[in-house]
Parts: sequence; C-alpha cells; structure tokens
Amino acid sequence: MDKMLSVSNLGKAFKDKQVISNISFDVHKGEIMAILGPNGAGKSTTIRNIMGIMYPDEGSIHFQSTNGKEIPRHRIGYLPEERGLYKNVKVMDILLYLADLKDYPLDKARTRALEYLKKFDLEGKDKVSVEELSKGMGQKVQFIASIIHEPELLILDEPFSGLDPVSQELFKDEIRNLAKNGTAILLSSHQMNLVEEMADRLFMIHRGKKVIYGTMDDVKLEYANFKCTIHGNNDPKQLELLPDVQRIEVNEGSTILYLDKDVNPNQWLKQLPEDLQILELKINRVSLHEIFIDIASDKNLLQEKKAGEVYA
Ligand SMILES: Nc1ncnc2c1ncn2[C@@H]1O[C@H](COP(=O)(O)OP(=O)(O)OP(=O)(O)O)[C@@H](O)[C@H]1O
Repeated sequence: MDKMLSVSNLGKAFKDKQVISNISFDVHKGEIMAILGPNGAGKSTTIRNIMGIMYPDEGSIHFQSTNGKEIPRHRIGYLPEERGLYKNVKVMDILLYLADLKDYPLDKARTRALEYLKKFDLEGKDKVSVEELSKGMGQKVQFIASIIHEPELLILDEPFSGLDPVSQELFKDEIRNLAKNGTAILLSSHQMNLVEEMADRLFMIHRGKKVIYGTMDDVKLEYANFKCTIHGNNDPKQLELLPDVQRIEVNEGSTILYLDKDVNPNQWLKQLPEDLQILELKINRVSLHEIFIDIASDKNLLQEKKAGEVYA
C-alpha cells in the first residue's frame, strides 16, 4: 500500500518535560489510522508536529503522494482540536475563503459546499453567519472546511468530540467514504467504540510513548484475551486461584475473571470446580475500550509485554 505519511522517531519536549518520544508510524492511501490514548498522552502534540504548527526536537515527518512526489501542503486537510471559525462571516464565504487558500477552484468548492451542507443537515445555512450556528453545526462546517479541497491526506484531531449520536454517524459514514475513495486518514480519538468500528490500524500512545501499533485484527488477536463473567456467590480468593486467571474484578453478585493469553475457553471451562456456584456464566473477549482503560490505568493486562516492543 502507498505510504502517504511517515512519521519517524518523533520527539518533543516542553521545557524539561519530554512530552513525546520515539513516535513512529505510517498512514497509507485509503486507510483509516487511529491515534489513541488517554488525556495528555501526546496525541495532539504529535498531530501539531505533523502539521507544522510546532517543530519536533527529534525525528522526521515525510509526506508522499502516490506519484512519488511530496504531497503539497494544500493537498492536506486538517481539523484541529481547537474548534473555531471566524464568527461574523457567512458559512459559504468562510468555506470558499478556506478553499481558495488551498488553491481549489471556487466554482467546484461552491458546489461541494452545498452538497456537503445538505449531507450534514445544514441545507440553507450557507447564508447564515457562523455565530448563529450551534456548537455541533459549527463543527460540521469546520469538518466540511477540512475536506472541501479534496485532500489526499486528512488529519482529524478528535473529530467526534461534542457530537450527538446522529452527527457521529454522519461523520463516520463520510470518513469511511473518503477512505474508500483513496484519502489517507489519520484521526485521534478516545472514543474506543468508534475507533474499533472504523479504524484499519491503530497507534496507541501513553505518556508520550508507543504502547500498541498494528492492524485492528492484530491488536485484537494479541491483546483481546478472553474474560469470564460468573454470577454466583463465590469466594473471590478461590476464583483468583483458578488456572490461567490473570486478575479478577469483583462486582455485586458477579466476578469477572481476566484470562491469560492463548487460553482455550473450551478447555478452561472443563476444569472449573464442581462446587462453584454458577447462576450465569459468560465468556467473551475484552473490548478495545478495556484494553485502553487497562493501559491508561497501568493495570496488568499487558504485563507480559513491555511497552513499545509489540509491533515494529
Ligand atoms: N504548549 C505546551 N506547553 C507545555 N506543555 C504542553 C503544551 N502542549 C501540550 N503540553 C503537554 O503535553 C502533554 C501532551 O498533551 P497533548 O495535548 O498532546 O495530549 P493529548 O493526548 O492530545 O490529550 P487530550 O486527549 O487531553 O487532548 C500534556 O502533558 C500537556 O500538558
């Protein structure tokens, strides 16, 4: 697959504080690559360095188009984390102004703007000034601004934050469409369910360092171990001592047993003691959300893996 963006060994410090180090990943044509991590992990700093809003202390950033040449800046789209458009300007005027800055033909931009406003339930808002829009509407207009010029590479910093579920679906569909049509997409998010549904690959960052990098399938296979939820009145100590149990979580009337990697659930179930009270039992894989929480809270789901050693 064509690499459109390569980030190599990026490092950045603010005063004495190292905020990101050794960050390396690629984004390919037609893929959705997610960068995720807890608050303060370094996602926006990484993106701002890529966008040239600040300069890295170490490492390099390389944009490459499918024709082998560097992607010119005007072929990149960017939705910054800080939302905000000029307030007393009409929606169409701002979209055309931003398209013009990207050297995009104005007649095409006008047609695309009207199409997208319709698609995002903002039909007729082209003549309204930005200050009259709700927060979500403003976010939609800013999203349109980031794609109006048909970018080859699109970078979206927290595109879903503050959106209602219907608008989230609209954004999701459009982002998928863009990827299907060949746009390389890098998005940051901490909404795991959305990332799990959409991303082809992901890069998880924690305290400025890589903890996971790979395809969604690889990540699930590697980290999404099985967990077994048992409803019943049982002694947590007995459950904790069962084979292949990494750790347990005791809730009211039920216990979740997090199992080791590579456990075969059929065989594991066969060796449960007969005196265990089972009112209900469920086996499923941990979600990306749980993997994320474990990493963010330094629990031991990844204890066998040292951060940064997982994928090249
Ligand atoms: N301009 C700056 N000066 C000093 N420290 C900064 C600056 N920008 C970011 N930081 C620090 O860098 C760290 C990473 O911040 P960053 O905004 O990249 O995190 P993030 O992963 O995007 O977080 P969030 O999900 O909360 O937006 C934080 O500790 C933050 O305080």
